[in-house]
Amino acid sequence: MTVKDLMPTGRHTSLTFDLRDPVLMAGGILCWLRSRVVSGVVCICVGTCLLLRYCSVCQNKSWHKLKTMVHWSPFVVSFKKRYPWVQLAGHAGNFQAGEYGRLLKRYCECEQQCLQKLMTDSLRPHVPGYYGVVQKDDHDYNLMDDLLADFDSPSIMDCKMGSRTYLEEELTKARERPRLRKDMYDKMIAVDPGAPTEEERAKQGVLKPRYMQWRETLSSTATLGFRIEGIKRADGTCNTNFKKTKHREQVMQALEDFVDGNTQILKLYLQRLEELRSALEQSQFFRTHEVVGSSLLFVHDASGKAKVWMIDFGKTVSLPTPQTLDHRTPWVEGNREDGYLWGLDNLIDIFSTMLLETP
Ligand SMILES: O=P(O)(O)O[C@H]1[C@H](O)[C@@H](OP(=O)(O)O)[C@H](OP(=O)(O)O)[C@@H](OP(=O)(O)O)[C@H]1O
Ligand SMILES: Nc1ncnc2c1ncn2[C@@H]1O[C@H](COP(=O)(O)OP(=O)(O)O)[C@@H](O)[C@H]1O
Repeated sequence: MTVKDLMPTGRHTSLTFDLRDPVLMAGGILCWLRSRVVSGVVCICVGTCLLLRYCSVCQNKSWHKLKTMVHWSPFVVSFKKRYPWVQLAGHAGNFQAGEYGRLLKRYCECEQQCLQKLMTDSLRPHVPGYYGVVQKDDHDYNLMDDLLADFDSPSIMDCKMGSRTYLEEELTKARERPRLRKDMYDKMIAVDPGAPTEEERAKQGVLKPRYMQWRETLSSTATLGFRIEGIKRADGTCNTNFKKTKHREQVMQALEDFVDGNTQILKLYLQRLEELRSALEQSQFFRTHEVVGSSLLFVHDASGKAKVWMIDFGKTVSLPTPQTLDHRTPWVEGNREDGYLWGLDNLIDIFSTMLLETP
C-alpha cells in the first residue's frame, strides 16, 4: 500500500474560494478543510503503520490497542491485504490461494466429510470455516478459511497431535501387501544412517508403518503425544528441523523461541488450548472419530493476537457405531485409540510450567 493509494485522486488541495459569494466561500473553506483532514488522516495512518512496523518501542504492549484501531479503521480495511502465504508442513502443491481470506486444499474425501460434520459440531470455533468443494484447473479442492488472513507478519507453529501418526488400516495393508518405500528409506538415513536394519539396508527400502513408528520414537510423539513439525517466526526465519525434538526440555526451548519470551502470548495460547480441550471433551464428532495425523496450528503476531486451530483431517476416520474413543487410553492394535487428548494434556502442562517459570 502506498501513500498514493490512499490519496483521493484529482481533488483540489489548495485553499481557493470566492470572497464575493458566501456560499461558494463556505464551500471552498469546507473543501480545503476536508483535503487537510484527509491528508492529515493519511499521514497519521502511514506514520502509525511505519512506527508499529519498525519501532521496537511501539511494538510494546501499550501500542497494541492503537494498532488494532488502525487495522479496523475504514481507511485500511477497504484495501485488499496482500500477504505471503506460508505452508509449514504437509504435501507440497496441496494448496492454492482462494478468494481473499480463503484457501483451496487438494480434495480428499475423508477430509471433506470431516470438515462438513465439524461445521455443526461443538468444535466449529476451533477449525477453519469450510465452504464446500470447488474446481480449479480440472482439480477438485476443499475451500476453507485461510487462518493467517487476519494476522500481520504472523509467527506460525504446526504441532502434529497424537501418539500414533498412521491409521490402523495402514498396518493391515502393509502386512497384506507389503510395499517397500525407497523414499522413506532415504528420509530415514538422511537423519540417522544407522537407523535401518540389515534387511532394510539390503533392500534399500522400509515399510510405511516402520518409518512412521521410527519417526514417532525419534521425536516427542511417542513420549508426549505430540510433536513440533515446523515453526515460522515473524522475522521470516523458518525451521522444520524438529525430527529429533523429543524431550520435554527441548520442546520447551522450541516453544520459548517461538513466542520470543512473550508471556502474554503464552497465556493466550494456554487459554485457547484449555478451551479446545473442553470443546473436545464435549464433542460428538471427536468421541466418534479416530483422529490421526491432525495438527494444531498456532498463529500469533505483534499485535498480541494469538490463536490455535485444528487442521488436517485427511486421516481422521469415523468409528463403527457404537464404538467411541476417550483419546487418552494407550494404543494397542485394535482399540484405535490415538492419544490425542493425552498429547493435549501434555502440551497444556508444558505451557503451564513455562508460565510458572517466567519471572
Ligand atoms: O513428515 P515425514 O517424515 O516426511 O513423513 C510424511 C508424513 O508422516 C506425512 O503425514 P502428514 O500428511 O500427516 O504430514 C505422511 O503422509 P500421509 O498423510 O499420506 O500418511 C507421509 O506419507 P506418504 O504420503 O505416504 O509419503 C510421510 O512420508
Ligand atoms: N486453513 C489453513 N490456514 C492457514 N494455513 C494452513 C491451513 N491449513 C493448512 N495450512 C498450512 O499448511 C500446512 C500443511 O497443512 P496440512 O493440512 O497438514 O497439509 P497436508 O494434508 O498436506 O499434510 C500447515 O502446517 C499450515 O502451515
